[in-house]
Amino acid sequence: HSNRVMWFQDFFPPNVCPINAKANTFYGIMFDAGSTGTRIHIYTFVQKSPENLPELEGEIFESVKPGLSAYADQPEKGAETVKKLLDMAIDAVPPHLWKKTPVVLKATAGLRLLSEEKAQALLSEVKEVFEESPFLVPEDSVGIMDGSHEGILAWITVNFLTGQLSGQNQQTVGTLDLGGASTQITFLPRFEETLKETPGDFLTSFEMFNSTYKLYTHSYLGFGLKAARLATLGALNMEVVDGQMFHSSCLPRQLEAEWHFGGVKYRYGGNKEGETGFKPCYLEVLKVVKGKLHQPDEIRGSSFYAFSYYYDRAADTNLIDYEQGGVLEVRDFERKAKEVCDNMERYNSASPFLCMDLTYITALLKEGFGFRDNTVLQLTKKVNNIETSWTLGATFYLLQSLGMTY
Ligand SMILES: O=c1[nH]cnc2c1ncn2[C@@H]1O[C@H](COP(=O)(O)OP(=O)(O)O)[C@@H](O)[C@H]1O
Ligand SMILES: [Ca+2]
Repeated sequence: HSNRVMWFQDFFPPNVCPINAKANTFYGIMFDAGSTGTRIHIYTFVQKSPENLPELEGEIFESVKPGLSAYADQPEKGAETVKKLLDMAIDAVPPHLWKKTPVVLKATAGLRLLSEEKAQALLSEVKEVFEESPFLVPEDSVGIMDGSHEGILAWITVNFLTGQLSGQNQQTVGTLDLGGASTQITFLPRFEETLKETPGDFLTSFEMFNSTYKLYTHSYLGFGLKAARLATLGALNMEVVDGQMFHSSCLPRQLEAEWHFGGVKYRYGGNKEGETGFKPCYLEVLKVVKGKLHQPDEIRGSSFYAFSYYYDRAADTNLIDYEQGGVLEVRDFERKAKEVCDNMERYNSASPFLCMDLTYITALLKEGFGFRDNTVLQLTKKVNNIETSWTLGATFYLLQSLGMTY
């Protein structure tokens, strides 16, 4: 926060100090360079009194599609999309605070899947955009985030926003994030058994707000929703021959279309003669997840917060309200998958992948992580008007590392 000495502050208790409210407002800018889009989060904090932690006051959020990885061969153009978003911060942050406002961009699975060379080219163009801006550019301000950090930081965000990281009686909640290219599961194990049964690289200890937490977390690269579509089609990590067609029983029978992902063009379509519908689709999708993920026993009965594509697909099919979110059980995804897959003609106005997506989500939850049919999922996009994203957790760490508290 501001270190300016105010000669008059000794005359007033901090909370009635006349210009305090304004003087102790500060900002943090965090970019999420995801595989399907780039997002800017501009957080506002207010330090109401010197002895208390600053409070999160609000967030400005904007996003663009596609993500940086779509510009793998035009890095300047990719950086241009970042610059457009950064211009919003110029308007949002008062000029006298620009120099004290840190700006950081962390990329996730989209860039992890690119070649080192192409990823670095994109990142260094972005770094240039930052250097040319009036904001504070810390060391390591542009980079690819570690998958385990993605899960931990999202967990911190959700548990902070729901009030679980302050006060007594902490009842933390686990988090499920389903991105385009990767997916994360994170929770605080309650049983010694879980710690014993878990591979060491799935456990991370860290300190936050004066407590130590040992979390279970893992990021599965290639298990995001869009990567899973390719895997189901049998097209993931394949040398795609031009004009080659991929078929699936999860797609409308008559469908023939093209799809661009990660800079590659794919042709795909339904099973014109063979089977379509939930049953054959589930078997197809099962091959993608079965036996590929670690299944901690402990999670079977506990409830989880789920966001990103879990939220989007639940909202697309009216399982939850698009603005409010809602509470579901795992079996609700399965019920909806059956409904959509066995009536694909009726759903053909929506995405042709709706059946495949819902079936994948069902299989990922049940056969991948090992959740029960009645495991409760709390679908949330925002808590107190703040996006549930790893970016808030990352901003806490950033401010802490810069000595701006937290
Ligand atoms: O801050 C956010 N607000 C709302 N949705 C978000 C936010 N961040 C990510 N998402 C969601 O994340 C999903 C896309 O994942 P992303 O592009 O981040 O892939 P990745 O995590 O595999 O890199 C979409 O469902 C999108 O709605
Ligand atoms: Ca993401």
